[in-house]
Amino acid sequence: MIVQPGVQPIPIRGHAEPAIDNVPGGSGPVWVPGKPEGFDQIAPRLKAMIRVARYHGVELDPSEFKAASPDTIPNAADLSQWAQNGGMWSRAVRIRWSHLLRFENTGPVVLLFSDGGAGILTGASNEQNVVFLKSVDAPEDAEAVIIDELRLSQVWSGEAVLLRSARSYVAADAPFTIGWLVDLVRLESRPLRDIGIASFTLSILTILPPLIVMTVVNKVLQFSSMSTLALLTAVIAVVFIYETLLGHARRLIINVVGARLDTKLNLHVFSRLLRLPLDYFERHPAGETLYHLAQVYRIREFLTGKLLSTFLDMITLGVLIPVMFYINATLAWMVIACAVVIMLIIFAFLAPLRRGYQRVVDAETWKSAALGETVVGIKTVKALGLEPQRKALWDERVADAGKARLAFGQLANWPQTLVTPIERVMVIGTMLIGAYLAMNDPSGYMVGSLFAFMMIAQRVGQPLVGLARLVEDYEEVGAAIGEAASVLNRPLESSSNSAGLRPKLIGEIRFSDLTFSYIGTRTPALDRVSFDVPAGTMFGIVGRSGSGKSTIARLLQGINRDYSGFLKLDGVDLKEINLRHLRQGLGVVLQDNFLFRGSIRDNIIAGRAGLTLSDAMRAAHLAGAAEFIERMPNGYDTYIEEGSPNLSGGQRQRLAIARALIHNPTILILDEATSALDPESEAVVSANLMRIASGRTMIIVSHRLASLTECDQILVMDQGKVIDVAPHSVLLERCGIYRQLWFQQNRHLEGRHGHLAAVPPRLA
Ligand SMILES: Nc1ncnc2c1ncn2[C@@H]1O[C@H](COP(=O)(O)OP(=O)(O)OP(=O)(O)O)[C@@H](O)[C@H]1O
Repeated sequence: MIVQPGVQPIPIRGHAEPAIDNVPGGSGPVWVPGKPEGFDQIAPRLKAMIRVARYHGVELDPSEFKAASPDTIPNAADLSQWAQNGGMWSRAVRIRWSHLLRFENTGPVVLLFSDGGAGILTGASNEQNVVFLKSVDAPEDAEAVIIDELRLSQVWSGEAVLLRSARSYVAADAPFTIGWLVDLVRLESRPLRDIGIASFTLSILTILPPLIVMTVVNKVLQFSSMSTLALLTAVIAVVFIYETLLGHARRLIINVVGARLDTKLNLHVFSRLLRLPLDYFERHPAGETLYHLAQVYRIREFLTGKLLSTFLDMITLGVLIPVMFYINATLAWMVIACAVVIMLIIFAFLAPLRRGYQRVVDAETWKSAALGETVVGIKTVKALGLEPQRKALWDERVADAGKARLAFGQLANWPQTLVTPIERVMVIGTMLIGAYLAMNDPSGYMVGSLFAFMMIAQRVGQPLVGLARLVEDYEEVGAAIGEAASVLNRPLESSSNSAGLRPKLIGEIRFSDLTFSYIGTRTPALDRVSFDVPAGTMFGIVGRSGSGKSTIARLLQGINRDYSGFLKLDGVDLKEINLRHLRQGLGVVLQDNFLFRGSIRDNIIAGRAGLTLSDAMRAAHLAGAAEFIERMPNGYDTYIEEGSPNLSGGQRQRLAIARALIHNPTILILDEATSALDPESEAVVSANLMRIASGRTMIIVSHRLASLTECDQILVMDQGKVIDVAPHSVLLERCGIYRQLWFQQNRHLEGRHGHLAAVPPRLA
């Protein structure tokens, strides 16, 4: 932002007064996240945050603002937390004027005014003792106002929120690779540096005991010097204390770094998982996904375990190898030669081990998929008595995995077998040769050196072998990264917070000449489909099984966006609309809805910000769920288990409708929502449909025509094509398929003489 002194003053207050009512968690009217809202309706403090975040290239979503405190005005801590949740670095601070003057070129800062408003500090001039401030409502290209200390103190209490794109923020969209992981580790540079310093110091300290032993043998024993012995004892005691403390500190820091990496990986993995398109989950069994993701934790273990300790060992090697050469170069060369042979053996086995490990991974993935499928489909397994078949499948998968592991283990045993004698030669062999050299050493100092060398060689041998093994481990971890990446590096739904338009949704839908095929299918699921749904109407979709009804609902939700033709919402191309914004404006009830573990109230609110029990009650009432919830012993606090076994199908469905309604969606899609209900439950839901429909566009997909007769328009689909669009009575007259379906479903209504009873069952 360019600041130009000498500009016309403009008001610096955000229009706090009228907008505060809209603050989430505020005392004003309930703030409805899903409700289309324009920038104008957002509280000024949120606006200021959004504008500053935008400056840093991040789009903060106002519906994600959560007021942890009961304040009516968003406070600094909540605002800062909001920005952090949005992936930014942010701090809520209380600062003085003198500090403000330091923000000369640091990028904009949000200043919180005492009246609940906010301003954007765009710069400062130390020389002139002024700051430059912009109103939150000022146009993007407006110039800032020059403000002095006195004027600012009239509105500003000293609170500010600092924001910048997080340095410690690893790109959420970057592919999951070893490079990404290295970046993640590099962010911990400070603790890693501390670990490095501690390790270096420890390595230096480890030189001392061998040197002391050398001195004891060469000097103390040969010349019986008591004073030297006493001195050496004191030095050794001090060294041991240091070593113990440093070792403790090093382990502490490693632990902290490990926990931090773990947390970051967990957060990253889950957020990417949530952004995978539905397609992915439809095509991959849950067990497979879970198994692949579990590999992430092996990667973390490798990073903070083997990799880190090898890195630290390298420091030790860097210190100890020169000392080894200083004590005895011949023996040192022997140690190095052994280490090289060990490395060569390990390298020779790398390629076959990699292939073997891949077979293990494949077999384990299949095994996991079988397990997951059985757990998810356990009701069907039990109902159809499929236990023996599932068991047979499991046996087969376990046997495959066992065989693959066995083959891998046997192969991996070979390098181990070949390396072991060389490791021994490295330690014992050098000792024997050292002893031979000592016997032939006329100076007599060789004995002490040999002792010292042996002590050092033991410390050097392990890391050298470990270094070679690291390559072997890396192979395994490389495979693990590949597995995790096979899930995490799929193309994500383009729902990144920043992408797409956020138009105010009214509910007018237009399909024009839209053709769509699912991946891997030849015939299009929708074939040149065109129809209009005016805002605020009730629109039914019928058709035979597989005719494309649910596909229309999916496209409306933005689940699939690779169609040709146009799908417009209120005149805006759906592909251009920010996915999250779109889904906040939609309510969807499916045939089978998943209720999460938690109370009924939690299930209806579903974690949406700013909603309370009274909102949940209102939604439940509208969905016809209130009466059964109130009859339950704990009412809205009744606990629902995962999958809601303690509710009937009808009750579950009504809860799902309440959940879809609570955020007051502009468009409500009921995709076969009442199809599986018993007539009584269906009647309850149907009786409420008119009330539910008021003020919003309703799309009701159903193969039961009786539940659609009240619709303003009914779309008849067949084999992906639009057959007709008209109200029920017109369709009955002119649409053959519709009439045929109607007759099939309402045979029981036919009169004694074969005439169809004229009046269809009414909804409300
Ligand atoms: N995820 C998918 N992957 C591939 N093909 C699909 C997928 N979902 C649906 N299809 C195919 O697309 C066509 C339309 O399916 P859609 O589910 O929209 O029909 P429908 O009218 O809702 O059927 P039903 O009443 O049985 O639910 C069908 O031929 C179906 O096999």
